[in-house]
Amino acid sequence: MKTAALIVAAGRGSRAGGGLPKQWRALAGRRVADWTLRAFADHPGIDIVMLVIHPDDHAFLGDWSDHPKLRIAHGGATRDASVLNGLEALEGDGVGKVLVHDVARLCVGPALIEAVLAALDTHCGAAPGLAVVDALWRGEDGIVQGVQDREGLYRAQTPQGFDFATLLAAHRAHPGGAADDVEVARAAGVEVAIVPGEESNLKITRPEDFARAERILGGQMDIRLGNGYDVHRFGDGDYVILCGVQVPHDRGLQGHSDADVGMHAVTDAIYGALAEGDIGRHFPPSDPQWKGAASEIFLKHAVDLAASKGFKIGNVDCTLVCEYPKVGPHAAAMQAEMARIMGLDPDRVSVKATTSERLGFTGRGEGIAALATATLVKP
Ligand SMILES: Nc1ccn([C@@H]2O[C@H](COP(=O)(O)OP(=O)(O)OP(=O)(O)O)[C@@H](O)[C@H]2O)c(=O)n1
Ligand SMILES: C[C@](O)(CO)[C@H](O)COP(=O)(O)O
Repeated sequence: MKTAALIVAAGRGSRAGGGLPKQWRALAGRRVADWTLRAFADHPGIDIVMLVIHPDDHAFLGDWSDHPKLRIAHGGATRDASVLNGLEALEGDGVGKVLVHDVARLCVGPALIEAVLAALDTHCGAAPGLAVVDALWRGEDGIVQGVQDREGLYRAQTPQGFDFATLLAAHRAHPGGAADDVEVARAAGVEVAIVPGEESNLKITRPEDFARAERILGGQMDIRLGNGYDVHRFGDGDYVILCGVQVPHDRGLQGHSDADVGMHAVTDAIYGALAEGDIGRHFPPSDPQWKGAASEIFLKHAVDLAASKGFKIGNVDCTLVCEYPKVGPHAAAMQAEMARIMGLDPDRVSVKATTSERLGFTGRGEGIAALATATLVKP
């Protein structure tokens, strides 16, 4: 049986203000809905993401329309009507478990998704809650009227997980007006387990919540940028090695290693992003063991060093500067080879070239220069 995430996103976000419904507003570099959808679409335990939107909001979908896991349903006038529409759109799809989640809880992470899914192995319903720690008052007109015992009280969060058929039947039987799916399920007699919630799993409700979420998401990520530059002069030979690919040429490149100027620039960009110096620091040219070495060794070392510090390579971009040899016919092979060495998808690796309009040492054909940029991300 499949596991579906049902993301309710048909609300208008009236309390959040700002004109645009809150789910389509940008926050920490992406729209609120993009953060939430990614959390579920990227999770290996989720097979289908059912996004329930307002009928007026199709234009906001963008690239998500083509995502293989994504399905779309229209919402209703209330949250529970939107959930029911999403559940009915999933009927007949072989869904065993469903996680219902507010699009406005964009800081949800994989650990919470996994905790709810794990609880569903032994329960028909499971949802995250945070025990109330503050004292509770009852108030009227700004005056405290009494206190409320906080013992046994929880703040409800999503994703709220259920056996699919059970939740669908519960929603069909419910008169409406429920705050959440736990209320709907309990009205149908379903026992719901409480999974520890997360303070960071806030729901954007009021304008000030955008800044709170931005702090949480911005603070979670360490993004680094590095650059690299290298030059090798031409000498005798009948080929050059550029970005791991042997390219026929009437000259060779001179160097202590295989003189792969492009790979050296990318390697230095990664070291630079880590503030770890350059190739010379890790592989001194004075050390004879690196004489004629394949530059793949250096690049792999930089990638492994990044991984050991918790970084993934976001992307690399390398520009080769030469009149000859012509790089264009080999660029795709270079891209593929660099991607293989770094363990990246090729669309995260760019290799391109330019001439220097016959100016300077590259223009006179005395050597090849390379520039590179790399981004590193620690999630
Ligand atoms: N008719 C509705 C109402 C709400 N929701 C969704 O239910 C979640 C929780 O609702 P809330 O935070 O109250 O969102 P809004 O209804 O958009 O906000 P407001 O009440 O301030 O207008 C949100 O993800 C919202 O998009 C929905 O899908 N359909
Ligand atoms: C489901 C919910 O997120 C649980 O806290 C919440 O009840 C939905 O939002 P609303 O602000 O109560 O409409």
